[in-house]
Amino acid sequence: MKTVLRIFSYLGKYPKLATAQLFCAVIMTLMLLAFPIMTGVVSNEVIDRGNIEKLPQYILIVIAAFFTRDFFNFLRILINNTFEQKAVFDLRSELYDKLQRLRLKWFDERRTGDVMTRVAEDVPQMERILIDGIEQGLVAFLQILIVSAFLFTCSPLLALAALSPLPLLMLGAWLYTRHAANRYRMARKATGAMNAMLHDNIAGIRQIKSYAAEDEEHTSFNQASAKVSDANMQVMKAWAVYSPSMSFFNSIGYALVLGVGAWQIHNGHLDRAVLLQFFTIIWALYEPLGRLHQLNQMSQSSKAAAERVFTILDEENEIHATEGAELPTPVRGHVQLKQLDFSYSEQPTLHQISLEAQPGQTIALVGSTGAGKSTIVNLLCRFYEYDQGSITIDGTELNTIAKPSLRSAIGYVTQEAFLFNGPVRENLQLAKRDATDEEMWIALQAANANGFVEALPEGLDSVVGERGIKLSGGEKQRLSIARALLKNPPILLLDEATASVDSETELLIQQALDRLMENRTAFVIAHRLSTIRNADRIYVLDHGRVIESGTHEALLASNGKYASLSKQAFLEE
Ligand SMILES: Nc1ncnc2c1ncn2[C@@H]1O[C@H](COP(=O)(O)OP(=O)(O)OP(=O)(O)O)[C@@H](O)[C@H]1O
Repeated sequence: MKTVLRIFSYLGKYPKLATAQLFCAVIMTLMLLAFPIMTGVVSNEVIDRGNIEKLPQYILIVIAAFFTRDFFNFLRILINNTFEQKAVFDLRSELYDKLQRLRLKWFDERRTGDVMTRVAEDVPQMERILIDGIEQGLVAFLQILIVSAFLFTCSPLLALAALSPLPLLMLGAWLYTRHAANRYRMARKATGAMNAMLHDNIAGIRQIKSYAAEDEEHTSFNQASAKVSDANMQVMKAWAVYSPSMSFFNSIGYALVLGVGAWQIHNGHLDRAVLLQFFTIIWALYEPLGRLHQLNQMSQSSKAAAERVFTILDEENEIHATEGAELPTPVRGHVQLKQLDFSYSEQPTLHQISLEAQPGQTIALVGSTGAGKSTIVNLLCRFYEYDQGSITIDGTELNTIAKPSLRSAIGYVTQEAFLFNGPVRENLQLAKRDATDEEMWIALQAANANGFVEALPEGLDSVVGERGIKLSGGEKQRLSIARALLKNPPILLLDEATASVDSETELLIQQALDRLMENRTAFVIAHRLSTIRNADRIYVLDHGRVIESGTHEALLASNGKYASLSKQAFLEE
C-alpha cells in the first residue's frame, strides 16, 4: 500500500489537471442518470398518462445528456493523456538524474539491460496506476456511488439486492491481490534479466560471431525468454480465474434484482416503471466493478514495477555529488597520496600507498596486471571512496571536494577511447560545452586528429557510430586526446592504450600525448617506454603496494622489479 500511495504522491505535482479530470468525471457520471430518469418519466407521462406531445422533448433531453457525457469524456481523455505524458516524463527524468548521481560501485553490481528495463519499461508500467487510477478508478468509483444512491432512492430493497454480490467481490479481490504482487514481481524480474542478456549479447556481438557461439547464445536467450513467458503465464492464469469469477458474481446481482423486483410487483409493493429503471441503469453499477478489478490487476503490476524504480530512487547518491569544498583556483596540481588503503570488497586492493606529484610533473605508474594502477586513477577521480589515508590536491583533502569542482580540474583519458554515438562535434563538446569550431580544430590539430576529421564526409558533423565504431583504434585515441586538450585540465589521468598501431600512427599518438601532458600534472598508467623514460618519477606497484620508485635510470640501476619488468614486452617502445 505504501508503494501505491507513493506512486500517487506524483499526482500532487499537477493539482489543476487532477481537478479538471475529477470535474469531467463527475459531470460524465451524472449524465449517466439521465437515461433511467427519462425512462421513468416517459413511462409515467407518455405511456401511462398518454401525453404523447411531450415525447419529442424528452427524447431531445436524452440525446443532449448523452452528448454532454461524451463531450466531457473527450475532454477527460485529453486531460488524462496530457497528465500521463507529463508524469511519465517527470519520473523518467528523475530516475535518469538519479542514475547519474549513483556511486560507481552500484553500477559494478548491476546489469545494464536490467537498469535500462527499469527506466524504459518499469516507469511507464508504474505510471499506469496513476493514469488509469484516475481514468478508470475515479470514474468507476464515482459511478458506483452515484448509481447506488440513485438505486436506493428508487427502491432500497431492490438496491440491496443489486449490491448483495459486493461482499463476494471484495473477498475475491482480496484473494487475488494477496499473491498477485509476487507474480508480477517475478514477471518484471524475468523481463529485466532477459533484457540484460540481450544488451550483453548485442554489445558482444563480435565475440559471439568470432567464436561461432550464435547457437549457444540463442539457446541461453530462449531460456531467459521462456522464464518471461512462464512468469507472465502465472500472472495470466490467476487473472483467468479471477476475472470470470468476478463477472459471475456480478451476474448474480441481475438475477436477484429480477427475482426480488418481480416478487415485489406481484405483491403490489413496486411499480413496474421502477423495475424498468433498474434494468436500464444496473449495468452502470456492475460495469465499473469490472473496471475496478482490472484496476486491481493493474495496480499490482504497477506496484511491482514501482518497487524496482523506487529501489533506484532510494539509493544513496555518491558523496559530494553536487556540494562540498571547492578546489582553490587556479589549481596548481600538487597531488599527494599518503598511506592510502582501499578495497573494492572484503579483499584489500591497495595498501599504504604514498606518492606525490609536484605541479606539472609526470608520474608513471607501472606494475604487472592487477597490481592496482587503475585503482589509483579511479581513486584520484573519486569514482570510489578510499578507506584510510589521504589524498590531497593543492592541500585540500580529496574526499571533501564537491565532485563537479574536482572533475573540472581533472582530465581522464581511458585506455579504450569511449566515443558516444553522435557527431565528432558532440563528442568534443563533452569536454567544453561552448567550444567553438575554431577551438575544436586547434585541439584536433594538437592531437594530430585534424587530418582524418577533415577527411570524414561531414567533418565535425560526421557521426562516429556506437562507441566510435566507424573510426579506427588510433583515430579514436587521438579524438579522445583532442577532447582532453579541449578541456585543458590542470591534472591529467592517462591510461595509455596497449593496442598496437602502426609505427606512423604510434608517432602521431605519441606527439599528441606529449602535447597533452605538457604543463600539467599527469598520472600515466604507462605502457610505452618513451613515456616512462620522460616521467619525472616512476612508481612500481605490486599486489597493491608501491615497491619501488625513482627515475628510469635510477630504477634500472637498482636492478629490482622495474628492471625485470622493463625487459618484458609490456614496456615496449
Ligand atoms: N570494479 C572492481 N570491483 C572489484 N574488484 C576490482 C574492480 N576493479 C579492479 N578490481 C580488482 O582490483 C585489483 C587491481 O585492479 P586494477 O585494475 O587496479 O589493476 P591494474 O594494475 O590497473 O591492472 P591492468 O594493468 O591489468 O589494468 C585486481 O585484483 C582487480 O581484480
